[in-house]
Amino acid sequence: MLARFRPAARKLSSLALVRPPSPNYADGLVTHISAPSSSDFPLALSQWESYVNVFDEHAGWSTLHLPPISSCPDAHFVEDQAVAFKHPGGGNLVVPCPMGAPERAPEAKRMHLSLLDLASVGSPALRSVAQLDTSGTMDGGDVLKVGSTVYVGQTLRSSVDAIAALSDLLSPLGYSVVAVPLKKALHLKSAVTALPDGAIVGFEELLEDSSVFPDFLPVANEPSAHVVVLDEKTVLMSSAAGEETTRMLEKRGFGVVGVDISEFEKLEGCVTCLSVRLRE
Ligand SMILES: NC(=O)NCCC[C@H](N)C(=O)O
Repeated sequence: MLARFRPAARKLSSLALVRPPSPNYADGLVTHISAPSSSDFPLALSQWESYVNVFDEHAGWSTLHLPPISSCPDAHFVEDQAVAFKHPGGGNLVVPCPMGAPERAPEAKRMHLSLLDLASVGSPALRSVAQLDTSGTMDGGDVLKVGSTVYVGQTLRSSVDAIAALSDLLSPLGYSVVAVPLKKALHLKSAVTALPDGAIVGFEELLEDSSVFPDFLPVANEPSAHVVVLDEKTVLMSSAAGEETTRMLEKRGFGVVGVDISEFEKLEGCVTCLSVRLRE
């Protein structure tokens, strides 16, 4: 069994794909920070469950739990394994990623199989699965969608070739792809994400040039640059973002649901990377 539906996942709703961490999660890759000096698997599991509960308890969302991959300590960072694009005809076109870290390549294969499995079962959220025609690499954490613009971090994980292939795949659907060169962050979405109103929240220290984003809102620390949009008025954020960011977003008219994901932040993860969102 490659993918197992919770009953709610069959309803017409947005679908979050999630995968639980494995006991060896602390062996995950780190690039821009040091390896964690301590870890706590029961805590990681309970933080992951709290994160998943946010979707399960938020109107309009279902979750689909993928099986853990015990040989891949980063496998719960599913965002890097596939990206979903709303199709103008309804549902999502989902693209499995040719991932940039060789250590994580088996995750991409498993995600691809799970997506095919999901397609064969039939889900209103999944219209089709399409592969990139490239010998390059791309991690989903580099792909930021803002309306019909798709910003893609050109990073150690995502190459010019793969970004061009994504552009070829998406242009017929009306998307335009913009490459964003980035050296100081693991992924583009480590540095910037988008609010429901289209403004880009970003931690400028990690960016080469924030002027690429037309409506840029600088924030005080890295976790404050990470939002997962739950609906037009609500975002999910790490509790590490802090009160100041919560107040700033509340003033803009958004509600903030905070989750503690400290065990994943130690491994260079953030709130976006723990799910793949197929939006209604
Ligand atoms: N999208 C993301 O921000 N993913 C985080 C991946 C962290 C993982 N330890 C990695 O280096 O690939």
